[in-house]
Amino acid sequence: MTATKGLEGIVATTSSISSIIDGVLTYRGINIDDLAENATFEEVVYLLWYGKLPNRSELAGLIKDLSDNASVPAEVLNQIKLYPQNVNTMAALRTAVSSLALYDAEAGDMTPESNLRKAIKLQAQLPTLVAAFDRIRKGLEPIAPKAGASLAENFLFMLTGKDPEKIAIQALDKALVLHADHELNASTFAARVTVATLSDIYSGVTSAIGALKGPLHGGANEAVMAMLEEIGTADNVTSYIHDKLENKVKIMGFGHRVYKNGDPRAKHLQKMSQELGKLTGNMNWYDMSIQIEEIVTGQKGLKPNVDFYSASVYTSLEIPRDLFTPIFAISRTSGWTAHILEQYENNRLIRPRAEYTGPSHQAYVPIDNR
Ligand SMILES: CC(=O)SCCNC(=O)CCNC(=O)[C@H](O)C(C)(C)COP(=O)(O)OP(=O)(O)OC[C@H]1O[C@@H](n2cnc3c(N)ncnc32)[C@H](O)[C@@H]1OP(=O)(O)O
Ligand SMILES: O=C([O-])CC(=O)C(=O)O
Repeated sequence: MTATKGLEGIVATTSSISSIIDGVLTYRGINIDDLAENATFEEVVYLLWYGKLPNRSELAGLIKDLSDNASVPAEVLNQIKLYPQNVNTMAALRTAVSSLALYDAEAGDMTPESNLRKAIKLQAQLPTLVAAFDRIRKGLEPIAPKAGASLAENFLFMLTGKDPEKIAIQALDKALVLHADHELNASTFAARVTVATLSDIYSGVTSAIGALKGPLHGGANEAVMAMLEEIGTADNVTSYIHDKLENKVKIMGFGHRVYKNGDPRAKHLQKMSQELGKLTGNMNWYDMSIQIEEIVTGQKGLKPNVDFYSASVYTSLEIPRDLFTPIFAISRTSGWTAHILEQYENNRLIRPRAEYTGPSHQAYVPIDNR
C-alpha cells in the first residue's frame, strides 16, 4: 500500500453536481462563464439541488422558501451574544451552525424530504447568522431578514440595516454564483465523509465549515486582504513579493490543486474588482493585485485562484475582512448540501486506508521498566 500525499489525483467518488474537465468548470454541465454572466445565485442553488435550471414559478418558489426560512431561533442569537469578544468569525459560524441543529426538531430525521427541508433552512439561515454575528459584536441588535428579497440583497440589508445599492447586490450575487460548488474540494469532501457515516446534515455542514476555515482553502480570501493591507501601496509590492518568494513563503490566493493553467472563476472576480474600484474611486487594491499577479505568475507560473480578486471585490463592497470566508461559506452551503443529499442517495461509508510508517514489532514494556 502506497499513500498519495494529499490524495492528489485520486478519484474518490462519482458525482453529477459539478465538474472540472480540462480546466473548465461546470455546474450540472453548464459552463461557469455562462452562469456567472446570466444566472442569479438562487437559480444556481436550484440547479445544484434539483439538477436543472428552474422555470419562473420554480424559482419564485425557491426564493419564497429561502425567505420563509431565513429567521434563526432566538436561542441561537442569544448564544451568539454570549460569545467572547474578538472570536474568529469562522469559529463563531461553525459553532452557531452546530447550534441550529439543537433547535430543529427534525435534525435527526433522515428522510429525503426532511433533508431537503434542512438544506433550505441551512441555506436560508447562514446569511442571517453571519450578519447577526457582525452586528452583535459591534454592540448592535441583529436585523430581521427582509421578506421576499434575494439572498444577496437580504444579507447586505441585514449587515447594515440600509437598502443596498443595486450594483452591490449584483456584485455579491455574482460572487455567490462563482463560489457555489467546486467538485470534491476539501470542505465538500469533509461534508461527504461526515454524512457517509449516516450522521445528520448539520454535522456535515459543520464539518465543512471547519475545513473551509483554513488558509489553504476558503480562509485564503481573508489572508489575501491581510496581505494587501500589509503591503499598503503599489510601490511596496515588488519588494514585498520578491522577499516572500525568496523565503519560500506562499502567496495567498495563488495556486490550485486542480487548475494548473488558471482558475476560470478568477477572471470574473478580476473584472468585478476593477469595475468596483473605478466606481468607488479607489483603485489601490486592484492595482496592487494586478502587480502581484504579474510577479507571482511571471516568477512561479502560479495563477490567481477564486480567493485572490474576491478580496478586493468584498473590500469595495465595504464588507469587513473577516466576513470574507463566512460569505464563501454562505455560498458554498448550496454545494455542500447538494453533495450531502447526493451522498445520502447512494451511500457507502468513506473509509480509506493509511500506509503505516511507524515502528514494527515493538515489545510492550511494563510501566515500571520504562
Ligand atoms: C477556494 C480554494 O480553496 S482555492 C485555494 C486557496 N488557497 C490559497 O490560495 C493558499 C495558497 N496556495 C496554496 O497553498 C496551494 O497552491 C494550494 C494549497 C492551493 C494547492 O496546493 P498543492 O496542490 O498541494 O500544491 P503545493 O502546496 O504542494 O505546492 C506545489 C509547489 O508550488 C508552490 N506553491 C503553491 N502555491 C503557492 C503559492 N500560493 N505561493 C508560492 N508558492 C506556491 C509550493 O511551495 C510548492 O513548491 P515546491 O515544490 O518548491 O515545494
Ligand atoms: O477545489 C478546490 O480544491 C478549492 C477550490 O477552488 C474551491 O473549493 O472552490
